[in-house]
Amino acid sequence: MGFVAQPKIPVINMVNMKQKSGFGVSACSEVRHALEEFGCFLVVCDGIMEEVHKETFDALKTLFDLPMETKVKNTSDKAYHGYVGQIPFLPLLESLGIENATSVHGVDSFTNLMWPSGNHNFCKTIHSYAKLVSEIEETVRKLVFESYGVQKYLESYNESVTYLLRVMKYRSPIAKETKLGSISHTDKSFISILSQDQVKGLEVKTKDNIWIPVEYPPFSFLVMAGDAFKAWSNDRVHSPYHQVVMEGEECRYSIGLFTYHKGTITVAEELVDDKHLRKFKSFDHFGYLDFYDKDSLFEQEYCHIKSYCGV
Ligand SMILES: O=C(O)CCC(=O)C(=O)O
Ligand SMILES: [Fe+2]
Repeated sequence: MGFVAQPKIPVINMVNMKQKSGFGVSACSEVRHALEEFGCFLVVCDGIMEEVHKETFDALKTLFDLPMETKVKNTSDKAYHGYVGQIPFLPLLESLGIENATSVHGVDSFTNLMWPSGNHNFCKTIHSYAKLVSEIEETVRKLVFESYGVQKYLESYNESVTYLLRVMKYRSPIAKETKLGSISHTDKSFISILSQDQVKGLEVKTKDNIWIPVEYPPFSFLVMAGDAFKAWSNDRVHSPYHQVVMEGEECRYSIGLFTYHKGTITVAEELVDDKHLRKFKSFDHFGYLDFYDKDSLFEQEYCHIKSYCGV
């Protein structure tokens, strides 16, 4: 009888990514391979993140402690950009969205809505976090675009990118309640960068349909490809299903920095050829988010991006 090794999410060091070459293996191909095979990887950062990470999760706790009538003021004209909570089939989840989180103005407007008399510390902490994490996003995206030989699209990417910071709290289940903190889904973003405090719960599904728990090394982030990245790459990059399952008695806090693009995303021409026929038409990114919102959310593990803009 043999043992089948449990697949593991690749771990990549940020220092190697910045230098573009690890020990023998080029960081470009390491990152690209992880995104094509797993749709995600863990990135380990240096000590600078330690303090920011701790302060950010402390700040989140004060945010979720605000009264419900304050939190529901977090609204948006875009789906999944505002307060989400009290969903009957997902009773454990509560979440808020901070739009344009890499700009001081974006975080300021959110802070003033939650604390009309101001909360400088919250604003400063969340903005620093968003800026630091957006640097990871920038590095990853550069490496992947370079690996595909399509650096020329980086500029138009930068012009249309927007950053949404979503913060999540999952309480522990009581009695016979569901343990599911978040249903199995793929992200609708281009790139998502997730992190958590010490309580686990996130699981990612491999291409072979095996659920693997995400074991974050200290001060690491999970970089994940969303459906928009999958479509742009003409189905090379994988956007994995993932879910949150709550065990134990502690609340779980997590944060995601999600990139969305204003306007149309077009499949990179260079990634379409005789061997890789075009699989997706050009599509409006926020249009896709609306489509998903109106499409059947309850139909699990159904490829929304294919039904929105598949060829
Ligand atoms: O809480 C997490 O770790 C994951 C959240 C998530 O998947 C999402 O917000 O899309
Ligand atoms: Fe997600």
